[in-house]
Amino acid sequence: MSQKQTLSFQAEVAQLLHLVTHSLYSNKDIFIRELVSNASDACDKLRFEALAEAALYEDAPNLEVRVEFDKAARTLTITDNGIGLSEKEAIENLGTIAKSGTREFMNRLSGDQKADAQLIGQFGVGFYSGFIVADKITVESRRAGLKPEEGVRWVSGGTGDFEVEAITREKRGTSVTLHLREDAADYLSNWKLKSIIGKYSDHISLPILMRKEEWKEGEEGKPGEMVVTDEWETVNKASALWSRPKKDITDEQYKEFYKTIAHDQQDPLAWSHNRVEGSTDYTQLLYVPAHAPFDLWNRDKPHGVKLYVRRVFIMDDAQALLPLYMRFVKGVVDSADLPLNVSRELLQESRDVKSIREGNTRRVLSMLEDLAANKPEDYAKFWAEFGAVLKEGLAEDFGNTERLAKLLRFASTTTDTVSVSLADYKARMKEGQEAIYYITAETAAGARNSPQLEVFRKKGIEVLLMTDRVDEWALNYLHEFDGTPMQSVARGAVDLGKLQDETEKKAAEEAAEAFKPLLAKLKEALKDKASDVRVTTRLVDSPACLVVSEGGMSLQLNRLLKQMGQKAPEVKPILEVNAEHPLVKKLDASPSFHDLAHILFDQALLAEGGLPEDPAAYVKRVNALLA
Ligand SMILES: Nc1ncnc2c1ncn2[C@@H]1O[C@H](COP(=O)(O)OP(=O)(O)OP(=O)(O)O)[C@@H](O)[C@H]1O
Repeated sequence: MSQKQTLSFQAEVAQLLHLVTHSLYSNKDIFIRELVSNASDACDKLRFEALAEAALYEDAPNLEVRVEFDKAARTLTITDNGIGLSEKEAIENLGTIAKSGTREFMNRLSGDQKADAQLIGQFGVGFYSGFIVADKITVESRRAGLKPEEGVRWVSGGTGDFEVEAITREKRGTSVTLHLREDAADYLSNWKLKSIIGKYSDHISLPILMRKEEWKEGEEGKPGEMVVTDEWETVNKASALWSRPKKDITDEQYKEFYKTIAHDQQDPLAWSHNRVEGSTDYTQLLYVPAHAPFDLWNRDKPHGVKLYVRRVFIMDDAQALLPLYMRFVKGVVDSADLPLNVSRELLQESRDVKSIREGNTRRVLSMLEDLAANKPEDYAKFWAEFGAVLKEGLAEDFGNTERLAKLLRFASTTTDTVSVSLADYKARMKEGQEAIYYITAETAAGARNSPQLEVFRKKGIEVLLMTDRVDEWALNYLHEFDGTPMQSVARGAVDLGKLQDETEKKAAEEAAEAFKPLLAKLKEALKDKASDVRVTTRLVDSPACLVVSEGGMSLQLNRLLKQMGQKAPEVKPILEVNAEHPLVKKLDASPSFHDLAHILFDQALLAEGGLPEDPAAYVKRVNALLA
């Protein structure tokens, strides 16, 4: 037998434990949901491994969870006969957090208990939630397939370290014993536990057993009381929620199920539960959460939609079951047709899976359409949390471009909120307006105050303001909406088409002609910076602005790529000058022509969100003029 060892928790676990014990009091009951859900996962894993190796069942093929307590010892024990843990697994799984992005998540914690408690809800505390009510936890386990002497006992007080030692354990599976704090003694009640399990774990497909209680009359005049017997009874419905008919499931039950699978404390915004029959038969239960998880931006390992085959849990692989841009969706898919031994590779190729994935995608889109049409406030919440992710769909899912385009929401020059749909915009278009105009910038203020908007403002034309990082990239894939082209105002020459009257057009042409010699001089002076210099009508108050050619890469995207350390081509923008501006008018005759030309260019770059290539030279030039 190996010696007892004392080991330290990984730093992140210690931090998490501190937080759990200090800020999750208000929602104590959740530890039952977390521990029962772990027990149920362990049984799911055993069932899955046993598909290939039936001997793992040993002599106990009926998977179950038992909950019991000992009033005198003040302990509560949750036992499962699932896959169990080896000593190594106990050390690894109960001493570290394997989730990717954990460190970044921990860095976001502020020390403010209330705010952190909210955040921790998004992270999911799992096993460690036991420490909300316990000042010591003992885990005894034996992994299925190992010998009885290869059991393990893990004990911790939930502070810096834990102990592990080898034990002999006849029964396969895991017992988690909580040594309850004094103020958590109210959990030592059959009635209380049953009602919590009913609320949190009714939908778990395994039976959860507790000891039966019976009324015993008091003897010799003493009052009667409930006493615990040796008999066990099943206290949950023990049928998988998604396999029940919709009409038998209450909203409350749907919400609780969501909280268990998503490890979220908040209710979801929407859900959809369907039995799909067609080329392949399956049940889908999909949820749209109300807030983004901490790892939403991690595109490597999306999870959240669990795949079952005829109630047997197979894997948590959202990627096969939904496109990446729907990685915020949580839920369950239960297929009637896939083979039980389906592998990850097979999943990627299976026609059934492809058809499930398409069905899920359509279902999520309809859920969102429904939310947008019938619960605009909830849709606004959804959009604020996940809008930027959904936009990735424009670049990834060409089959659904039209439906996605209708779901987009933007800020615009006429509203402060991110609430304008492309259909709203179209309905407000001016007579003679032929395009949906938009501008991309790094910040809302940068977009709103861009010189490029001046002529649009003057003419009262709405422009959509796009400030999500993904906009530049995603919008490349959206060329039109409902027959109207999308047009970036920072790209190509402005052609307001019918919105410009004849006199304006004529004045512009004349100015271009009259400015020809000046333009040539500017072009020469700025030949290293600008690919062209031309007169524009898009400016009203500003002397100059930068644009890129139609089809060229925008300056903002170019900067973004460079920030991300990616290769980006050198783009030379076009400098457009405002012939009506006093600065431009006196430029030609100025003795400081060269410096002014560079200032004009660098200021246009600043206004657009960029930085002069040589900031010191810029400052020097401006100072020379100010002096
Ligand atoms: N009853 C159990 N039987 C077997 N293994 C368990 C059991 N409880 C926990 N574990 C192991 O410990 C790991 C950590 O559990 P924990 O609840 O902290 O996180 P998780 O379940 O992986 O993540 P999350 O709770 O966010 O889904 C699990 O992944 C599992 O490997």
